[in-house]
Amino acid sequence: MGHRPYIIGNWKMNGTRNSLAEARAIDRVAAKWPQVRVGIAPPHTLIHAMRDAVDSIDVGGQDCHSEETGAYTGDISASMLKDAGASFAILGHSERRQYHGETNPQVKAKSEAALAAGLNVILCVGETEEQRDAGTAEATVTRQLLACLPDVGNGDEGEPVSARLAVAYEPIWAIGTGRVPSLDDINAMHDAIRAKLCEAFGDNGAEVRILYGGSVKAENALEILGCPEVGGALVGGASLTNESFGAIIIAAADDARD
Ligand SMILES: O=C[C@H](O)COP(=O)(O)O
Repeated sequence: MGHRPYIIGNWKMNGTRNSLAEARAIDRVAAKWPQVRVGIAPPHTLIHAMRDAVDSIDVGGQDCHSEETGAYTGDISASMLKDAGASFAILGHSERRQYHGETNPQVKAKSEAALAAGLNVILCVGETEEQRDAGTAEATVTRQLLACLPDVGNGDEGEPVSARLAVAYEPIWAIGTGRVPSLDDINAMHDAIRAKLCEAFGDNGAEVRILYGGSVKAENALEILGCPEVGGALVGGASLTNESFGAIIIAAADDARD
């Protein structure tokens, strides 16, 4: 994997058209630091306008349905995201699993639909605090990963799936809490994820980017991104303003220099 960290902001249910000014400011920072790849996943209502407003950052969705069309009130398909200007979709986020009851088979079907529609996929996995305390974090996360990985030919046509897939490791207890795992724990989990990706995809498993997410801030970004298997960050709260997200992008640019 080339050492170009990928920093993705997940705006969750935040942002109106006024927030496009913030996205433009973030875009200007991203343009200045091309050694960092930057993405933002705004609410669906802003995808189209954000795509028009920015040049140097990827725009993505926070979820998609596994079907292409149909009677699914309130849902959005992968091809609709693509049509609106998205290039990626965050799938299986723990908030979707927790508040919408998303299951591993559903996340897998969504991943396959997103790839088929031409989107890149950011597949989220993570353990609860209870699982971490019980010593079952790695087993939980790797089981979740294998159950959600898209089941598609690897390298049959065009780019291999491994080039269009990233895994985001987000310990649920670290999301929005200001708590982060130790660097040893981040390293161990990223190694375990890498091993499973290589089992699933053979040599191409080494190319799948693994992101860390959960209370990433400018202050801890550099040390987290310095972990050998950490290929970027999925950032929630700190991605909403240029002040905090721009600082993370600059920290990532520092990491890319090493
Ligand atoms: O998708 C992003 C994560 O849920 C992390 O959120 P956070 O940076 O606010 O902890």
